[in-house]
Amino acid sequence: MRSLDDLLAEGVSGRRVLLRADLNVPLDKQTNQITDDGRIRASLPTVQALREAGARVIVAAHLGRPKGTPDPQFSLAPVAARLGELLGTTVPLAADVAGDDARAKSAALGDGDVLLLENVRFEAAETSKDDAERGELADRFAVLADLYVDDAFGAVHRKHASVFDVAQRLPHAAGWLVARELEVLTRLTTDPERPYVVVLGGSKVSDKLAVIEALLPKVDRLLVGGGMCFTFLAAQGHGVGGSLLEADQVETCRRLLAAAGDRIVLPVDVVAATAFSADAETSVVPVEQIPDGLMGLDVGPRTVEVFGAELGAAHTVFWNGPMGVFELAPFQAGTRGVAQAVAAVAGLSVVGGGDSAAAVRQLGLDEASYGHISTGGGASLEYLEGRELPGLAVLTD
Ligand SMILES: Nc1ncnc2c1ncn2[C@@H]1O[C@H](COP(=O)(O)OP(=O)(O)O)[C@@H](O)[C@H]1O
Ligand SMILES: O=C(OP(=O)(O)O)[C@H](O)COP(=O)(O)O
Repeated sequence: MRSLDDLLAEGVSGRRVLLRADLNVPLDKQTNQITDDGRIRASLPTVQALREAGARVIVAAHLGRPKGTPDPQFSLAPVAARLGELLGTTVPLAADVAGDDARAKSAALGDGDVLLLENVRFEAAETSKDDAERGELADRFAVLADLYVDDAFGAVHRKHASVFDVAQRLPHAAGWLVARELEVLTRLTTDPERPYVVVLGGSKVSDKLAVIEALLPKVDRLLVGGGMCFTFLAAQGHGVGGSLLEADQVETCRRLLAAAGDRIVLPVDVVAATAFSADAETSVVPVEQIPDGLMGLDVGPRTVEVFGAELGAAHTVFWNGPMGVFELAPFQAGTRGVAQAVAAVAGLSVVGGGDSAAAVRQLGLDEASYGHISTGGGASLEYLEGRELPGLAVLTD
């Protein structure tokens, strides 16, 4: 895989570099303010290195999951402003992804300038399963630049136009963030010290259920909390009220539980509430008794003890996905408890995922007490699973 160092050694002065970054940061729904800029900060070293070498940097990124059409709620405008602040320069935002405005603004860049394209997922072709559709968008990306650098570690598991197809059209290299992430994750895949425990939570349930099957033979324990756990609890025959549930995956979970024996550890209690709200009335209920009208929005205190005991015995830990809706105070305790237990692990502990990393920072935990905080959740998991990641495979061609 060619590295950014190789590109820099060849010289990039005056050249237009399309840099795919993962700037998918959480936003406050009311104010549209960025609540954690960790992913923007993590992208800075590569952006700065390119600027200092005189490149004209065109950054492509996604934000959230818009439906393939422009939607102001998912605009990268707040990200352009924050990136500019952190770089100490103005970062203009193209009004489109790879259209007239993107072409005009990229042509106007001077050496060391930075441009941010609008959310690549405003183009339906970005995430299309159809190679020709993605290819047409990738052609338009390729027109904007001379070189392509992928530093969007959190998105390398996506076969998307700005991650995969464009790399086939331009001389390419991996950025420094991607290189650093791979360096650490390799330590988890090459003979991890045991017991090796993986903790999974969060809300991208169907994405991550697919990973569990391949991960199970590699780990000693898989602790499942967050929105992930309810499909498993339903598979055990429990009612889950209004909790997040992938009804069509219950059978898969039943099969996984049967195959895993005691290697999958599920919550024994949850914090349930009537609404997804900071002032909703909450109660702690055993998983056997989640009332119909309530939804589970955090794991309960007994679960934190159970998970804590497993983590206390572990020598290698990977954690992805908050244990509850940590953005709201009444549902923070589970994530805090697990974050503390992961921080205390004697061996290598890695936290991965945009929201998990944000939770560590927002809950005031010391980032230095973790071996590594990865910007990618799904990407790390698929890497640990041993799957080929399209965004990396294409860089090694
Ligand atoms: N029980 C739950 N019900 C609904 N959402 C949940 C639950 N537990 C956690 N979440 C949500 O999961 C989101 C993070 O999920 P995900 O994107 O999978 O994690 P990451 O970004 O770390 O990979 C958070 O916004 C959190 O509020
Ligand atoms: O937030 C991300 O992944 P993560 O939640 O697995 O860490 C990445 O930006 C990828 O986003 P996606 O899962 O919408 O493709």
